[in-house]
Amino acid sequence: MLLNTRKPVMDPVTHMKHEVAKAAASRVQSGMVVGLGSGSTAALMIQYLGDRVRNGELTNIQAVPTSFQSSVLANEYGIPLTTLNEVDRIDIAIDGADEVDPQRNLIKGGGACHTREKLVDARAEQFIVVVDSSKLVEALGTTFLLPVEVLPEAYIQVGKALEKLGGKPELRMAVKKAGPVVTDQGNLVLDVKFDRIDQPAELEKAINNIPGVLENGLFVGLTDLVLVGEVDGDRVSVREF
Ligand SMILES: O=C(CO)[C@H](O)[C@H](O)COP(=O)(O)O
Repeated sequence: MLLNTRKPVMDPVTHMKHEVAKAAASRVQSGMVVGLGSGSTAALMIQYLGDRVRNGELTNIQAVPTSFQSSVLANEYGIPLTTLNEVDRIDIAIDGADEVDPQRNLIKGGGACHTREKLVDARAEQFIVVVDSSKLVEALGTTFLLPVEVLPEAYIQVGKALEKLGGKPELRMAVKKAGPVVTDQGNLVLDVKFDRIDQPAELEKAINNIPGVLENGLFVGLTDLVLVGEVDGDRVSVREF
């Protein structure tokens, strides 16, 4: 019998995620307080950060997780954790995104973690976004629904208020569990279709003004740097913008 000794080939999107995750993790320095994002790209970044902690290259870092997922991964990879209330600063936060516009505004919350992500990312001295090139859009809302975290008892009335703002909300349903997605904070998520969001700063405020809304996934004016993975033939590179 012949053995298949070929290495599995990584698909291009996964390859791009690895490269941006590695590039972002390399920007963390010893002594820093680091915000750990959520999602598949942030998960890879946490893994690369853990490698640097384990091999002694990074010492004395502390990490603030943005979700149950990122705290579990940090524990698994030996990254010391702290909390928002215990730190006097966050030096750097590294997080993924679902859409990035040319002004580096974002839609986040594909993993329903945007409430804590915004707390951490907004507080960081430097906020770095890690994405593959499929996330770049000309205008927000054109490829992804806008996630809005809501109190369970308010989801119907918040939905009606979102319709008045021109959105079409749908309750996010769980996979492998009956019923809706429940966030780390015990709330629900409405995914809202806006065909195109031309004024994200105004919409971000208007949505957060609706009683019963915890936070929405528009991240406006927070990003300092985007690391984008790009494919050219069989090469993957990382571009900064
Ligand atoms: O906002 C997020 C979670 O709430 C994620 O950062 C976003 O959904 C991107 O995830 P991925 O890197 O898996 O594409």
